[in-house]
Amino acid sequence: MSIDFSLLQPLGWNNHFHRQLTLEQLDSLRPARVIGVERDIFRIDAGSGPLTATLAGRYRHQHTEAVERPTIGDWVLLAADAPVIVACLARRSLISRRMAGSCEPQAIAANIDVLLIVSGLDAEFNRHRLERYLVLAAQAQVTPLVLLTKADLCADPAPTVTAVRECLPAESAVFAVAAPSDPLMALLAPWLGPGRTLALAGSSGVGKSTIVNNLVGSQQQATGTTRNDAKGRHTTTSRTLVRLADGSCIIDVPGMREVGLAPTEAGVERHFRSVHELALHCRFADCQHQEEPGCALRAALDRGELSADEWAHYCQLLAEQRHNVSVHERRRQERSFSRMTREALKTKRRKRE
Ligand SMILES: Nc1nc2c(ncn2[C@@H]2O[C@H](COP(=O)(O)OP(=O)(O)OP(=O)(O)O)[C@@H](O)[C@H]2O)c(=O)[nH]1
Ligand SMILES: [Zn+2]
Repeated sequence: MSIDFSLLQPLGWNNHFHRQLTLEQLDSLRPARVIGVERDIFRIDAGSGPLTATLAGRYRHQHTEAVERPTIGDWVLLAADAPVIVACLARRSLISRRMAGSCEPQAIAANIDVLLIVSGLDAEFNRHRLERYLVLAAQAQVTPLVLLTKADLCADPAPTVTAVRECLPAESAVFAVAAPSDPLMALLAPWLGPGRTLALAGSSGVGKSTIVNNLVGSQQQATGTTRNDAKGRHTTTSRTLVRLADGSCIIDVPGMREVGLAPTEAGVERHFRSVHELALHCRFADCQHQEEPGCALRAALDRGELSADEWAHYCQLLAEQRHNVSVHERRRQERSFSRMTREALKTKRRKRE
């Protein structure tokens, strides 16, 4: 079987994935990108348009953690003779968060280049929420961009734009736009291009589907009328990957009610890099930066070199991530212990028989 890789490149296929294929796999399996997920049903594209696929029972059995299951944007391998996913290729990047109601990591979108964080100028700017999204982007090591929608409904977007810019890393940018009408394709051109993938994230009703429609130039995604309370109606119910005319891919993630941080400290450390570097000088490695002796952050606060706001945000997000890491680690150990016990019992039984 020969694979036409020129059909896969516009979907984001590149050397990172190519290098992972063995000769045997090249001969017998077909790569495809996951372009939609609805529970256990996967929409995939192997270069010739959308298909529906399921996950092989063996894969399901071997990969029990939610984050190991294919997510939107993943590159998977299909069996030669049926639309069955038998493997998922190592990801270039992964946007993940803590699953609601647990400390398990949940994959949101894979193999992303840019996280487009969307926030509406019709609601009060929530710096804390933005910082959470920025931590998700830092964790995945993807460039964050902020689109402030509904500029047409806001008398003066400038103060919010300034407040957002203060939180952003240098390579990032913020724009205030009227999502239905502004020329977004031209605005985002520096971050778009063949094989690049952008994921949209933001609360329900902020205008993510409107942005996708604007970029696609058609009504591909249904948009709902927002409730008066600016809370949104969760019109988008599943995640979809849409291909743009210029060769980029864009993923619309349904509005997140909760942006829980995934169980790893890397995101907070990367996003608050300068604060983190200061914290490396604290006397205790597990310093909470509150009342401990020898705390470098408290000292910087006293000297006026660190703002109280930044210190508070850093401490809160770090404490949350450390908590998630420890709960997740405990669960993992419990699971591996019970697996070991089960295996031991099985072996004993087999011996007896
Ligand atoms: N005036 C104005 N309305 C907008 C703008 N952006 C979005 N809207 C409107 O806001 C409503 C919600 O927009 P959607 O694009 O459906 O929001 P969403 O973020 O996709 O929402 P979910 O699918 O629930 O996640 C729609 O009625 C849009 O027309 C904007 O910049 N200006
Ligand atoms: Zn400290």
